[in-house]
Amino acid sequence: MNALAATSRNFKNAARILGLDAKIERSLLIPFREIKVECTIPKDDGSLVSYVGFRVQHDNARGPMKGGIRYHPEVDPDEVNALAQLMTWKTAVADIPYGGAKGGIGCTPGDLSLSELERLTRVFAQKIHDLIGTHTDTMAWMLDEYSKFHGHSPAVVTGKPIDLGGSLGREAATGRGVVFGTEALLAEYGKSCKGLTFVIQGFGNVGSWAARLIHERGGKVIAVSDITGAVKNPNGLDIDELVKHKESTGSLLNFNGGDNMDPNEVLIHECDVLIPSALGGVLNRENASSVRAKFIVEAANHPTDPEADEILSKKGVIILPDIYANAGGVTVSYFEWVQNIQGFMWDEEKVNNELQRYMTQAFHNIKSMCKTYDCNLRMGAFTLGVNRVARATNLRGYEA
Ligand SMILES: NC(=O)C1=CN([C@@H]2O[C@H](COP(=O)(O)OP(=O)(O)OC[C@H]3O[C@@H](n4cnc5c(N)ncnc54)[C@H](O)[C@@H]3O)[C@@H](O)[C@H]2O)C=CC1
Ligand SMILES: O=C(O)CCC(=O)C(=O)O
Repeated sequence: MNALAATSRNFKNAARILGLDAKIERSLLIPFREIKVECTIPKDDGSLVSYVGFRVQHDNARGPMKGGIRYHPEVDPDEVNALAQLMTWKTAVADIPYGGAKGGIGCTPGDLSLSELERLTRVFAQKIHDLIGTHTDTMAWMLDEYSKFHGHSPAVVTGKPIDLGGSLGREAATGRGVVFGTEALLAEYGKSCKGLTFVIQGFGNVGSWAARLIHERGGKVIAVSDITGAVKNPNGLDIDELVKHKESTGSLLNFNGGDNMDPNEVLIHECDVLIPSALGGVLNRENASSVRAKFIVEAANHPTDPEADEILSKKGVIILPDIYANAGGVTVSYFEWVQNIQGFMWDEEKVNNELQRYMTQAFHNIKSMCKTYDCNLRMGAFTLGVNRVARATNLRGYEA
C-alpha cells in the first residue's frame, strides 16, 4: 500500500471513531495546495540537469503549514502528500500552533557536489519562496534566497545553523523526543530504558541521537543498521565508540566492539524495543509476522504499513506511532520560531526541558483518547490530532 493510501486509511479510521461530519472529513483529506516545480541547474562540469521539486501544503486550520524537505530519488507527489498530511496530525498531537506541509526534491543527494546541492536548493527556494521548511545548511541557503525577496526573515525557516538564528538542541531534538516518548510509554509498564534491549534501523540524525541517549540511560542497543550495513553485540554496543567508528570509516561495518550482521535481520532481531529510524514502509506484510520486539517506536515517518499494523497488533506488539514518536523535531523547530520572533535565545537546558514537557503531555493526551475510544496508541494519536484540526476548522467556518 502506498504511503498516501496508508495515511489516508488511518485518517479515515480516526474520522469514523470521532464521528466526523463527511464534509469536514473530505475537506481535511484534500490538501490545501500542491506545488510542482522544475529545478534546472548547471552541474559543476557546465552541463544542465533538471529535477522536479514538490511542496504540498496540507492544512492550515491551526497555523502556518510546517514541514521539512526530503531529498531522495524516490520522492513522488503521493509520498510528499502523505508526509504533509502526517505533519498536520503531528503538529496537532504535539499541540504546537502549526498546520502541515512537506517538500521533496527527486534527486540522489550523494551524487551531487556541495555546490550543486546549494544551487538546487536555491532554485527550489526561488520557485517556492513564499512557502518554505527544515534542515541545517540547506536551510541557510533557503533563508538567503527567501530574504532576497522578503528581507531578512529568520523566523520563516527552521533548522537553521545556530549562527543564523537556529535553536540549540534542534540537531538532537527528534532523537531526544523519541527517547522522551519511549520513556513515557515504558513507564506505563513499570519499565525504563535501563537494562532493556533496543534495535535501531538507521544511524543518521534521528537514529544516532536516539541510540546515544538510550545508551546514556543504561539501555542496551544490541543491533544497529544503516545503508552501509549492520552491526550487533548482545551485551550492548558502545554507541559513542560506534559514532566515532562511523565518522572515521564512513561505515558501521567492521566495528571492533561488535559483529557485522545481515541488515535484513535487523527488523526481526529479538529485542524489547525496535526503533525504525530510516525509511517509510519498512514493516510490511512480508516481515511483520517475524518481528520479535515487544515495543516498536516509530522514529521514521510511516515505517509501518496498515497490513503490518494489523499483524503486529494481533501479536500484541505495542506501537508508539510516528505522528507522536518523532514529533520532537518539529516541536523544537517551533521553539526556534518562537525564539526568532521573541529575539531571545534559550539555553539548551530550557529547550530540552520544554521538549520533555511537550512530549510527556502529548503522551498523556493520547492515552486519554485511547481510554475514551477504546483504541490503540496509533488511533489515540490520530483521533487526538484529527479532532484538534477538525475543531479549528469548524471554528474558522471552513465547512460552510
Ligand atoms: N531529522 C528530523 O528532524 C526528522 C526525521 N524524521 C524521519 O526520520 C527518518 C530518518 O531521518 P534522519 O535521521 O533525519 O535522516 P538521515 O538521512 O540523517 O538518516 C537516515 C539513515 O537511514 C539509513 N538508511 C537509509 N536506507 C537504509 C536502509 N535501506 N536500511 C537501513 N538504513 C538505511 C541511512 O544510512 C542513515 O543512517 C526519516 O524517515 C525522516 O523522515 C521524522 C521527523 C523529524
Ligand atoms: O522541523 C520541522 O519543521 C519539520 C520536521 C519534519 O519534517 C517531520 O517531522 O517529518
